Amino acid sequence: MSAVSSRPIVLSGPSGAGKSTFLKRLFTEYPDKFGFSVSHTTRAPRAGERDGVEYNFVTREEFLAGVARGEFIEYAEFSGNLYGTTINAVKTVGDKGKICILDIDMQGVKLVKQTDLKPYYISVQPPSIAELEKRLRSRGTEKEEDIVSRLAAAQGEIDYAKEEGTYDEVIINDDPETAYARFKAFINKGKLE
Ligand SMILES: Nc1ncnc2c1ncn2[C@@H]1O[C@H](COP(=O)(O)OP(=O)(O)OP(=O)(O)O)[C@@H](O)[C@H]1O
Repeated sequence: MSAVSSRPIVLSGPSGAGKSTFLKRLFTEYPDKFGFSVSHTTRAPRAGERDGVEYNFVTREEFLAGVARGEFIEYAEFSGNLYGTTINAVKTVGDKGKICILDIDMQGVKLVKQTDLKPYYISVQPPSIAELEKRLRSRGTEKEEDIVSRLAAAQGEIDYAKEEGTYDEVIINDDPETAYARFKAFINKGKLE
């Protein structure tokens, strides 16, 4: 990683806490400052998809060899294809002068903590489980069973964020403007260091 690279930002917290809402605003406000890493996948490229741009397209053997070498921060299988994020893909964003944002769950956070990426860790938390349930339902993007499993996972994410030293900043997403302002203030502070 070059000396000018900026530290990545890990954004975590229960599903429905408001991470995507924050990121959408941030990317709109600062289109050139932040970036997402390019994931690896074993699925075939679709028409128009370029290797290294939309995804890094690799064979299953290559993917699993990378996993065995400890190169992946996280990976998962969907519909028979593997998808994942490598440590190098995150470093590449930094090498291009952008701050890489990782939107990952607590399992991913624990894995990142074992790497040399040294990101800032931010957790977005709902004001309460009841409010989280309300938001997940009103978002209307998940089936009932998915809402139930997200709420079940939420308690673990909430408890993990309460552990000493897990996150550099924990933001309770109560009033959206206040919460987003805190999110931005933390990122700005980080950039000055
Ligand atoms: N402060 C807030 N007050 C009320 N509603 C909010 C607030 N912040 C976000 N929401 C709403 O809550 C819902 C969940 O937010 P969002 O999709 O950003 O969550 P998320 O953490 O990105 O979830 P996932 O990890 O599942 O992608 C959305 O419908 C969003 O508009």
